[in-house]
Amino acid sequence: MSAFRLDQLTVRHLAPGAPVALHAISLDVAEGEQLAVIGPSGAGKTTLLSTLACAHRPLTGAFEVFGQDPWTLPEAARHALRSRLFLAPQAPPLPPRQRVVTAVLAARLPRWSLWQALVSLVRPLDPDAAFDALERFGLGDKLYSRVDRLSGGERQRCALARLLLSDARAFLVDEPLSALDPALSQMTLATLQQEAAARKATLVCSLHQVDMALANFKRIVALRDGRVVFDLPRAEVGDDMIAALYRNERTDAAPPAPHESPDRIAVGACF
Ligand SMILES: Nc1ncnc2c1ncn2[C@@H]1O[C@H](COP(=O)(O)OP(=O)(O)OP(=O)(O)O)[C@@H](O)[C@H]1O
Repeated sequence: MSAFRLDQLTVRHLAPGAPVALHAISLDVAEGEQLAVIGPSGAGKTTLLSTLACAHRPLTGAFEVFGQDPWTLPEAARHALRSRLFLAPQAPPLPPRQRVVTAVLAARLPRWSLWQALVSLVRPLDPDAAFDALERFGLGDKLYSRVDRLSGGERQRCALARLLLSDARAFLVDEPLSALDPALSQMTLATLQQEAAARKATLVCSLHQVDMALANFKRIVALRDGRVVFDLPRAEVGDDMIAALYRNERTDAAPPAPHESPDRIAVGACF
């Protein structure tokens, strides 16, 4: 079965006057498949990931997540479907004054009763699980740090540690390496890919580092101006195609600003 099926999907942001961000996108992503989404700034990578996470209602086209159209489901059923998806935004909305252990354990909230959730705010219910998840991203020593004392890259990995504690069947990860050095980038990507493979979860990962995408993913989807430019096995992606994809992009530009996420994502980044 497909994890995601998009047929001629068009998406526009809600802001007044916002242009169409995705134009007639067609994609079929199998359960357990891992793919990278690349493309210049503004290409639509973040919009695609949040659309897959059911955060944007498409304007036109057909969309299925695990065989169901989320936008024809009743709210409760759509919520249940979202609980199978984990969206890790570029700038994770972690509560700044919270301790890392509590922020990571928030991934368990859907499984806990209200009472357990409240208790865990004061006395974390499963600190060992949080430690193990953080350790896989090289952050075990930050277990009891405050979130606002973490560096940008540490915050990013802290948010990814949440993913390990979630029950998600699909990981939608937006530029997870943007604040990491090369060694940490490799470790972080390897951890994400190992976890996805171990639980046969789908991994869709947007990356600005084209070399990392080509070195680590078998399937590459390239976006530009909200359209799929190519969707190919990596062996078929040539240097000329990459050059054309990024042609006219300013190479001296500052790195893209992290996105504000829609409110309902910002609450937990994990439905
Ligand atoms: N909240 C928003 N409201 C209105 N328009 C938006 C919003 N977010 C993104 N856009 C627009 O949608 C288009 C696609 O943006 P998107 O953020 O998906 O691109 P991206 O490929 O992720 O870019 P980057 O690599 O810079 O993160 C752009 O034209 C952008 O200006």
